[in-house]
Amino acid sequence: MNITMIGTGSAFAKKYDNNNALIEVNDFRLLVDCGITLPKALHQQGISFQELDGVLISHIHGDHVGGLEEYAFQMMFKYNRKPVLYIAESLVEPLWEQTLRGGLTQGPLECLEDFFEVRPIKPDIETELSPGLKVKLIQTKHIPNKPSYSIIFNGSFFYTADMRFDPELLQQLVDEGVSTIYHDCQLEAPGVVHATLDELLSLPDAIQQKTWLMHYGDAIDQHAGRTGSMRVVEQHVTYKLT
Ligand SMILES: Nc1ccn([C@@H]2O[C@@H]3COP(=O)(O)O[C@H]3[C@H]2O)c(=O)n1
Ligand SMILES: [Zn+2]
Ligand SMILES: [Zn+2]
Repeated sequence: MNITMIGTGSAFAKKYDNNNALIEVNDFRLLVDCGITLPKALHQQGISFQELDGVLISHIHGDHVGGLEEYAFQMMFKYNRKPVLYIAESLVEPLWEQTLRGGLTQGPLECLEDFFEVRPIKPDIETELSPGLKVKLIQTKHIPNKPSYSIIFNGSFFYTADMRFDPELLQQLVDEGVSTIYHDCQLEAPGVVHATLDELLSLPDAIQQKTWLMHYGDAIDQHAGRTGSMRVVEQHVTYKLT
């Protein structure tokens, strides 16, 4: 499985694009989140929407779903095909009612299913998206009373998307076989809705060695050499995960 971050930036970063990923297994290409900057960033990577096999959404903040309107419209009017949307069951209605409805509705086109091939996912159950690519969504702590999901790929790769510091969960996942963690990282305290770098630096070294930082602010360079045993994911670089 290969992963390329189309962006590694926080919601407010300007040097880095929104923290969205491209996962490739065999010939299957899955976008993980589709934020405000994604359409341009994907284009700059030389990839068009029609080359994707689907998108998986973690939660409905703009840096994770703000590019979906363009994705839907391009697929409808340029490529004449509905994109596949993998999304936790609990997010289907809010994604439409609270985010996409205003821009996409026109004439007889009036529901999410008119624009996407919607594949609702049950959390906590491993679901095969394609041969060699299984995902398990787990609801994690981000914004109070708003569902947000982190993703375990193939039982071994944990991608937080956005979540607050939860060292017990990380330890449990490592005990269960997770060998690589991509974790969102807020450089300055207080984190409030994300883990801060200082919090992540308090993790046991064995977990830090498995952890890569993403979703960071523009000042990440100033923290070079100060991330303990954790490494920093670079956007546009393809990493091979086993
Ligand atoms: N209670 C909140 C809610 C949001 N935010 C900021 O807004 C951003 C929305 O995208 P995000 O990537 O979840 O990061 C959030 C915080 O920076 C925040 O700082 N505090
Ligand atoms: Zn975010
Ligand atoms: Zn968020």
